[in-house]
Amino acid sequence: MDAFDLFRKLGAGAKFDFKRFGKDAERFKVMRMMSNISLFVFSEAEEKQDEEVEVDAAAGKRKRPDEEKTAKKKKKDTQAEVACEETEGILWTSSADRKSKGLKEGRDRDKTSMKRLQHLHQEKVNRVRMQHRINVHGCDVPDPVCTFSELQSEYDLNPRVLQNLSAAGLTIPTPIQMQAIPLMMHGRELLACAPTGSGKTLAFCLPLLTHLKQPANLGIRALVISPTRELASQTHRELVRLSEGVGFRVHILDKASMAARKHVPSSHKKSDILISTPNRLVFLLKQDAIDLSSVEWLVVDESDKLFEDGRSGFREQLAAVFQACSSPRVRRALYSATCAPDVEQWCRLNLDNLVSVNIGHRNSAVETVEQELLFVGTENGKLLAVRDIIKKGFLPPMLVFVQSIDRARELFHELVYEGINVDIIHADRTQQQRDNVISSFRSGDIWVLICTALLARGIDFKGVNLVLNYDFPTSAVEYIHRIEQQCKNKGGGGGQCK
Ligand SMILES: Nc1ncnc2c1ncn2[C@@H]1O[C@H](COP(=O)(O)OP(=O)(O)OP(=O)(O)O)[C@@H](O)[C@H]1O
Repeated sequence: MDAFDLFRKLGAGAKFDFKRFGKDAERFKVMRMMSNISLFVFSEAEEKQDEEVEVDAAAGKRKRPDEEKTAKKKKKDTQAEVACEETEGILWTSSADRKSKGLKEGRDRDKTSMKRLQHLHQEKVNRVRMQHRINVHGCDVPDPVCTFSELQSEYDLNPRVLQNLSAAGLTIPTPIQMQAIPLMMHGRELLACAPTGSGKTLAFCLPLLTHLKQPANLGIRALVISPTRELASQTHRELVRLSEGVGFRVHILDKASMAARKHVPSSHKKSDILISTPNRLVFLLKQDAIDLSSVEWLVVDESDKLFEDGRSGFREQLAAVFQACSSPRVRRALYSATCAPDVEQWCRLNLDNLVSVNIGHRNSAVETVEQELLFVGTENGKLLAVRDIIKKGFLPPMLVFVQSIDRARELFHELVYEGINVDIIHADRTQQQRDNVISSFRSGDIWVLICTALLARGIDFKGVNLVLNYDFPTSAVEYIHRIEQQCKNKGGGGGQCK
């Protein structure tokens, strides 16, 4: 083995910079070994290219500069490949080759670390969703947010709205807010199901306020449909509270406002956000007294209620509203406490690139509600059990649910002599009476409120301590709606008389 062989063996795999160490390469005969190959390939490619240029020139055409560039790049790549090919001996590389190989390796390394980072990030997002029991279906779903301040940095939430949020004592988003807010901020159409009291109202109010940016005389740009007047006024209150100091015109369609608008139909131009029940809105639509063509966000709250069996009127009304929101830019979001299959199916058929978000198990009550079943034997036993609860002492306010208006009246007459402040609310009472009862219940003047299913949805009675199902609800879903009146208090319990 001569010195050269020894050098080749020892230097196997090493890269040799010919440009810098050309003389040494000559001395060790590296050049001879590699240059044959590389120079041959190089010169052949070069020759070929020169020929091509000549032919083109002869034909009176000149290659375009970008074609030339591509050809040159190809040539370089071929050169680099050959030069970097691994042999038994020393590798010959020029500094340009090393540079291009280094770049390629760098790009590969970047890609791998990028993939790893993406993987880690996805794991983190999945962990957050699992921890908060957020189930999402759909593609390209944005990450959940964990704080309200993220909304300001990532989605440009108005600082004043953020200030209003913290003034209201709201600092950490609830699970539905964590996922539904970023989705709406990205303009995604959405079906969101989360238990009553889980903060759905805020989950659509914040994106609406962010999307509208500032007040503008462009007509109604956001529309919220609520199944009951009570729920509509609750949403109205929330929006007014959140947008304080920003100047949005948030209006509700009630009797008074409708009467006022009869004389000034153009007043709708001065609304940014409108909240209404479907009835009232359709009434105005039929009279051509309202224009919804500028609506950019349409939110349907308690959508399952609007799609309920036997309520086909609501479906027709909703269809009319959907049609009236004719802007191509309109986005729709449906919120609900329970997941009704027909709502889901409707959304899949009618919404664009739908994402559905479910919090917790479908159609189950939130875990913060303590539930108890009382066996009372007979019908009379129910009344005895209620009297017993009252005698033992309970922490008001208490909601008592019954099957019908007659049953509500009967129970009211039984309890009115127990020395407690009791009242009833049902569909036969006038709107004025209902409003008075609700505000007295909210203020604590009424301790026990007997009601039919009318109120089982959507009304936010802060601080209800006990929900008594005097009569069985007609379905599991209705039961959930009833007891969740109480879970808004995040504690206490729900009783059931059997
Ligand atoms: N992030 C939050 N942190 C603390 N409290 C919150 C938060 N979001 C909402 N709340 C409060 O929780 C209560 C219930 O919220 P909300 O009425 O929006 O629930 P919901 O899911 O819309 O119920 P419903 O099914 O009746 O519409 C309200 O008093 C609201 O102020």
